[in-house]
Amino acid sequence: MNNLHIKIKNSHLNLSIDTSLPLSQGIVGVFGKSGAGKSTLLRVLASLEKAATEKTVLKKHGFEKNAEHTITWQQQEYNNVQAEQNPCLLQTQQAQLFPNLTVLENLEFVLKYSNWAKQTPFTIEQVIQWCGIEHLLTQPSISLSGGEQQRVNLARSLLCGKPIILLDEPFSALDWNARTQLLSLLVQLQQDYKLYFVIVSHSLKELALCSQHILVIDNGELVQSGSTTELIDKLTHASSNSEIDSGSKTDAGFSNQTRFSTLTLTNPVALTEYHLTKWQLSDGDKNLVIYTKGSETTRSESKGSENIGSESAGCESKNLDNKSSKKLVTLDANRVSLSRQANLDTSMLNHLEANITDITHIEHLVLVTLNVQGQTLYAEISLLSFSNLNLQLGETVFAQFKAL
Ligand SMILES: Nc1ncnc2c1ncn2[C@@H]1O[C@H](COP(=O)(O)OP(=O)(O)OP(=O)(O)O)[C@@H](O)[C@H]1O
Repeated sequence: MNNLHIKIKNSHLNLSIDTSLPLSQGIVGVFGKSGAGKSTLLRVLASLEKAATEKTVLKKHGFEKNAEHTITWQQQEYNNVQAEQNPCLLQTQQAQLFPNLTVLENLEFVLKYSNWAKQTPFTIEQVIQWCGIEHLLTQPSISLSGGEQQRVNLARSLLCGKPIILLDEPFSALDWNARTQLLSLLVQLQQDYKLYFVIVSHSLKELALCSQHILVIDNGELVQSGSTTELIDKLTHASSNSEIDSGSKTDAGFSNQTRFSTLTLTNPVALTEYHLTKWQLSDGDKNLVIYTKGSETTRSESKGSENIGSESAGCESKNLDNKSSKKLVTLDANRVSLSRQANLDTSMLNHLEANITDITHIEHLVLVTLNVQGQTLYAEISLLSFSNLNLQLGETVFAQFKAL
């Protein structure tokens, strides 16, 4: 979606956004604190909110048309169209299901009455399975919990047939495990079906797991726009909030966020007896192993074949389900401890040999940036530990943390 120039001035908010949404690169995240204007932005995109015309601003950007924003989709321009014609579907925070209909009837209603529904690439059976709502189909939607409503809401949006889905805090009522599964689903759908998503979230971790690009909005203004990796790296190394958000006097919601790393894991092997899954850190040549909680795959490995710290001999590292053979995880920097020696005599399951690439003092803590097989891992340690270990740039250390 190119050429997005928005200037809204109405009774409740001055929203001024001048950007393009690089949807073809992946999912776009929108971050900002409460009241920043995120939902208003989505409503404008979906033609559900009118913006006041400000011709001078539009002209400045080469726009002569009497339009507040331009959505260009497949070479067609959508200016001031009615919501029905707009290629963007807004999935609001509240599910707004028909309370007197069952879950299945709510889904069938979309297929029957949405003008776009014939374009949906999915069957109703597929979305039911993907969203994990098989057991809810005959329930009246009024009886659903908040998390269940959000699952059904997503299923309904997928069936709607519109190519761009705007998700306003879609998983806020779900636990972290369920959230990560649905975030992976969005990534998969974006990649496989070229379905485009803009997702509003209060959690940078959530956006790290799904988006390629993040817009940060504060007080109606776009204060940051950049690749997710760059933005999170900037956040992580900032010694104060004002450093993160140079365009605004406020902190844009960053102050509530913890520092974290995002790691890509591959080749899962279920250790069903231990309720763990063993993964490899991707792209490396050392076969470093990482353990996560729960047994996620269909392949299991027998007791006694463990070899912590390296791949066990003869271990077949293929998974039957290709979709689950790669996984992004986040790891809070304050959950990682460092040691100079490999210490396997501990309950910590994860031990990674790593190289120190950066040391940043942040208030009373030290943020140590590590390179582990090309991936970045952050460890937040105390000044005392830093002093005791006498860590230096370029040194090799061992990072330890419990199963993720
Ligand atoms: N219909 C309305 N009438 C009056 N004020 C409104 C209306 N809609 C939004 N606002 C105000 O506009 C501002 C931006 O609201 P918006 O819902 O876009 O914020 P947000 O970033 O999505 O917040 P949250 O994260 O809490 O959902 C808020 O101050 C809100 O109170």
